Amino acid sequence: MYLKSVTILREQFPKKNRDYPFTIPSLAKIDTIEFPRNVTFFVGENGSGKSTLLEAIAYQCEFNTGSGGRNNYYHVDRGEAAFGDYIRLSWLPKMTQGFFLRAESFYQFASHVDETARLALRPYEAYGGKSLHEQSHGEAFLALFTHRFGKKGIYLLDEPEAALSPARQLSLLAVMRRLEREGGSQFIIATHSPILLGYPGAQILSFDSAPLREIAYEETDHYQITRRFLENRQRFLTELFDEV
Ligand SMILES: Nc1ncnc2c1ncn2[C@@H]1O[C@H](COP(=O)(O)OP(=O)(O)OP(=O)(O)O)[C@@H](O)[C@H]1O
Repeated sequence: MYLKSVTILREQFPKKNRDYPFTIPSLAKIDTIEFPRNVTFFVGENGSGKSTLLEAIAYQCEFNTGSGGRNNYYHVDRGEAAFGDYIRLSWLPKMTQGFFLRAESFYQFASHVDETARLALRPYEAYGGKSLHEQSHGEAFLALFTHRFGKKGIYLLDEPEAALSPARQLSLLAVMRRLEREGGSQFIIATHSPILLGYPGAQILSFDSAPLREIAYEETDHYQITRRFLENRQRFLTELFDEV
């Protein structure tokens, strides 16, 4: 574990701070967010602020906020980190290796890898031996997790399940376990996946509270709704459609 905490630099907020990102309820009234475990999940409704904080952490890590690590220089339009200048990271020890994965701009990252491949000796070694564009979305994600992610690093993943089948989500859990055990890698993952959230011993931070707070796996909507759905799909759907 490397990143111990994030401090929100409220005194740096602009005087007129009635707009995004200063108005996000989960982040508005908290000073410090601690990361006591190797694996942390950000959960919460759409628009609750998970990506905003994750991007800001990636920005402070000097990772490419489109997707990538420290040495991936390319530009994506939606690569900004609006909250990036308003947080401070506390490390023990400082970690510069790692990767920020943003599912929605992964295509541009794959193109960037192809661009730099022309100059490299074994260009796709870190991506399973072939261009990410020549792999399916899910295959490309898993190739990245398996080959590019090293034993020591901090991995910031924004909805990695976007491209992964349930079986591949289990594969990601296995990769995380291996990296955590072998070298103590740290993961901070924004997710809606009840499978990923089941990682044993993880810290789960709910962005549905103001300020955000730690909750148990069984408290998450992801667990409760999925469980109710699977236990009695017919009744669940009848009740849902009755409300329409
Ligand atoms: N560039 C932006 N300009 C203005 N508002 C924004 C911007 N990006 C996000 N927001 C708003 O800030 C809030 C938090 O967005 P954010 O993307 O952090 O949510 P999220 O929890 O990651 O959501 P999701 O689960 O849908 O990915 C939302 O209300 C969103 O509309």
